[in-house]
Amino acid sequence: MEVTNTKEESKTASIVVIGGGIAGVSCAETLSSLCKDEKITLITASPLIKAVTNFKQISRRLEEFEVEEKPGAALEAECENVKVLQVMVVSIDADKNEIQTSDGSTISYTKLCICSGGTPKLVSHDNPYVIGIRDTESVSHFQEKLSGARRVIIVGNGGIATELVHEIENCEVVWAIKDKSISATFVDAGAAEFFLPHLAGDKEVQEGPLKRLKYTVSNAAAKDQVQSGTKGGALGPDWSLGLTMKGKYNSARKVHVEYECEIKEIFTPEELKERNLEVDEPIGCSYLNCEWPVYVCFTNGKCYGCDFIVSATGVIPNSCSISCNKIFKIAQDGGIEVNDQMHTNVDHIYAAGDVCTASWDWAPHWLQMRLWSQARQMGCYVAQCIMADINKEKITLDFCFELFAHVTKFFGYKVILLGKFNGQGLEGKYDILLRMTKGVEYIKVISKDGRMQGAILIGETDLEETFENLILNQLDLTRYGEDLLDPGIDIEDYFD
Ligand SMILES: Cc1cc2nc3c(=O)[nH]c(=O)nc-3n(C[C@H](O)[C@H](O)[C@H](O)COP(=O)(O)OP(=O)(O)OC[C@H]3O[C@@H](n4cnc5c(N)ncnc54)[C@H](O)[C@@H]3O)c2cc1C
Ligand SMILES: NC(=O)C1=CN([C@@H]2O[C@H](COP(=O)(O)OP(=O)(O)OC[C@H]3O[C@@H](n4cnc5c(N)ncnc54)[C@H](OP(=O)(O)O)[C@@H]3O)[C@@H](O)[C@H]2O)C=CC1
Repeated sequence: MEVTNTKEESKTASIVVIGGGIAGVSCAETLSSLCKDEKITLITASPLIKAVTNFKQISRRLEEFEVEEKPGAALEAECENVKVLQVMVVSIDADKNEIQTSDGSTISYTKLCICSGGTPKLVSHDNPYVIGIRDTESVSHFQEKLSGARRVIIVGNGGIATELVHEIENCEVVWAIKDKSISATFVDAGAAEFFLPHLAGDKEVQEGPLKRLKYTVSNAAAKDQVQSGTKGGALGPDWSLGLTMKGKYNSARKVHVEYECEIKEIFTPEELKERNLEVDEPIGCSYLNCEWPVYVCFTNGKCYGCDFIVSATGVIPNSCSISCNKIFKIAQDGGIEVNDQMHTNVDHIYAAGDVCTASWDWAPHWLQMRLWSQARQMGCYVAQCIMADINKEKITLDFCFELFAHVTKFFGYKVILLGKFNGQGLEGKYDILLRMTKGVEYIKVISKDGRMQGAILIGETDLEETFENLILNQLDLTRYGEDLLDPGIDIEDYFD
C-alpha cells in the first residue's frame, strides 16, 4: 500500500483536494489534465482511491462508467503532477491558506477543494445492534452479522434499503418505512406496486443489456481497506454484485413491509421483559416465539425481534468533521453551500460531491441527489471552476446541471429517472401519463401545460433519449395526447 508521509512534504503551496472518493479523484484528474504546471495534492483518509474507468456517454445526459478502487500510487502514475497523501485532515486555517493533518503536519494551499463525502445518518449511534452501510469495511461487517442471522430489520426507504431487500437471502427481512409505498425516495407508488411481487420468491433478473454502472474492487485492495480500519469512500453502483448476502438458514426469500412507521424504541431482551411488552410476529414468518438479541418497537405500535438492524436512513455530509477558523455556510441538509462556481463562502475554498449542497438557482429540470454520477460531474466541473478562477475568468454552469438523469437497477430492472421524475417542486399541479406491462415495464411521464417535466422508465423501454430531448426542448406535446405512450407508435421516429 502506498502511503506518503506528509511530514516530508514541503511547504510549497499547491492546489489541495481533500477526499479520495469519486468527487475528489475526478477533481484531481481534471485539474491535472487542465494544467500540467500546477502541483496538485490529493489528501485522503482512506488507503484506496476511487477511479472512474470506461466512461461512456449513453445519451446526452445519461452516463455509464465503471468504478475501480485502487491505491493512490496508481493515480500518481497516471497524473504526473498529482501527489496522493493518506492522512486525515483535521482543520483548515483559511487566513493562512493552510490545512493541518492528523499526523501534525501543515500543508499550504493556493486553492482548496473539499470532497470529504458523507457519513450514514443512523437511527442510533450507540447501539451495537444498529449498523449502517457506506464503505467496504461496513459491508464486511454487515456480511459477517448477516451470516449468523435469522431475521434482520431494515429501516429506510431509499437506495440502500431497496437494494438490500432484493439481495438478502436465507434470512427474514422486516422492512420498516415511513411512507405508504416502497422505494419512495426514487419512485412513485405506481412503480412501487410494479416492484412489490419481487419482494418474495426467487430473484428474477431482467434479460437483455442493462445500461448499468459497474463497481469493482480488487480482493487485495478490499482486504487492505478493511484491515486499515479507516473511513473509506462511499460504495456505489453495483456494490452488491457478487457479494454474499446470505443469512443462517436455507429459507425462501421473505420480506415483510411495515408501512408508515418509524422506530420508537430499541430494547434488549431484559428491557423487554422488564416492560412486559408484547412481541408481534411478521406475517408469514418462520420463527415464532423465539428469543431475539434485540427488539424494535415502532411508532405504529408493532414490536418485532431481530438479530440486528440496518439503518439505511440517508447520509449526513461530512461538512463539520474538519474544523475551520472561518465558518462555512451550511445548508439545511447539512451540506457546505456552494455557488454556481462550486465556491464556498470562504475565499479560495471549493466543495464538491456528497459534502456540498448546490445552492445556486437550479435549472427547472435538475435537482441534487447524493449520487455517484453527480459526485463525478461536480468533481470534473469544480476543477474547471478552479482553473477559471486562477485565470481570473468565470465559467458558465456545465450543461450536466440542466437535467437530472440517473440510471440504476432495482429488483433486477433497469430504472431511469429524468427531470422532475416525481413531480418535485411542481406542487401537485401536473398531469400524469402511465403505461405499465406487469413484470415487463413501467413508464410514467409528468407533464405541465402539455410540456414534459420528468419521467420514470422501468424496464427496457428505450425511451430515455427521446424523453431527455422532450424535457430539454420543452416541446408542446398537447396534440399527441396519449399517443405519446402508445406502444404501437415508434416515438423515436415521431420526434426525429
Ligand atoms: C451502499 C451504497 C450504494 C450506493 N449506490 C449508488 C448507486 O447505485 N448509484 C449512485 O449513483 N450512487 C450510489 N451511491 C452514492 C454514491 O456512492 C455517492 O454519492 C458518491 O460515492 C459520493 O462520492 P464523494 O466523492 O462525494 O464521497 P465519498 O465517496 O464518501 O468520498 C469521501 C472521501 O473523503 C475522504 N475523507 C473524508 N473525511 C476526510 C478527512 N477529514 N481527511 C481526509 N480525507 C477525508 C474519505 O476517506 C473518502 O475517500 C451509493 C452509496 C452507498 C453508501
Ligand atoms: N441505486 C442507487 O442509485 C443508490 C443510491 N444510493 C445513494 O446512497 C446514499 C445512501 O443511501 P440511503 O441511506 O438509502 O439514503 P436515501 O437518501 O436514498 O434514503 C434514505 C431513506 O431513509 C428515510 N429516513 C430518513 N430518516 C429516517 C428515520 N429516522 N426513520 C425512518 N426512515 C428514515 C428517508 O425518508 P425521507 O426522505 O422521507 O426522510 C429515505 O426514505 C444516498 O445518497 C442514495 O441516493 C444508495 C444505494 C443505491
